[in-house]
Amino acid sequence: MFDVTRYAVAADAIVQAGRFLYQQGWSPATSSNYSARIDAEHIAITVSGRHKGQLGAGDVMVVDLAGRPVQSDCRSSAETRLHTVLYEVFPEVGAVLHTHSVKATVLSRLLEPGQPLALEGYELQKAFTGVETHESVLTVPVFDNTQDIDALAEHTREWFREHPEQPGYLIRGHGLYTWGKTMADCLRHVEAFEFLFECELETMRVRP
Ligand SMILES: CSC[C@@H](O)[C@@H](O)C(=O)COP(=O)(O)O
Ligand SMILES: [Zn+2]
Repeated sequence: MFDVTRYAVAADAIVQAGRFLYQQGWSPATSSNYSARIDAEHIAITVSGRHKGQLGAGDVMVVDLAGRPVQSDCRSSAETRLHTVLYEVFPEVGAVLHTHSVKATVLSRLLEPGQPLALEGYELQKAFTGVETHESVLTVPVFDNTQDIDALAEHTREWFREHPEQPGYLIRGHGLYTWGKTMADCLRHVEAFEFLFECELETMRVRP
């Protein structure tokens, strides 16, 4: 069982994140899903299909790390397994955000299949936890989109094992997944990615 107070804190962080991300235009039309860790075995996560700018207490539920609902008759996010695999692999992860911004969607479609996004030389790379210099290379893989979320979750699990330091990935034509120790870290990562995606797109525009 989970602690109700810890659940309430996690759910509130998700609701607040949804308001911010929707206002930024990064979670349109019921897209996106968000989660926050409650304890070693449980996370709070958005209910599937809910409007992310208008989340309330009834739009967040608890699942275990196998993605099974706990004390809820609701259906959790269709992409629940993409969240739980992160909490399984990284015990320090406290929050996961998935967004559907225009820039993430367009940029992921412009990269060649098999080509990751390599971010290098940007001071803002230091917004990511553990990055100390703009001289590092942040490699963001682009997974092909699929409706087989279990298969994609296993694919990401393999990738995390080989790249434990990277803070996010793109799904082609779909959006961004990023994570952090706290919801504040995770929101900072979304903002940093959005800034860097815009820089990459602008660079392609002026220097095709
Ligand atoms: C509104 S289409 C987007 C969905 O297919 C999905 O990618 C998504 O991000 C939201 O799914 P959800 O089941 O609400 O968590
Ligand atoms: Zn999505």
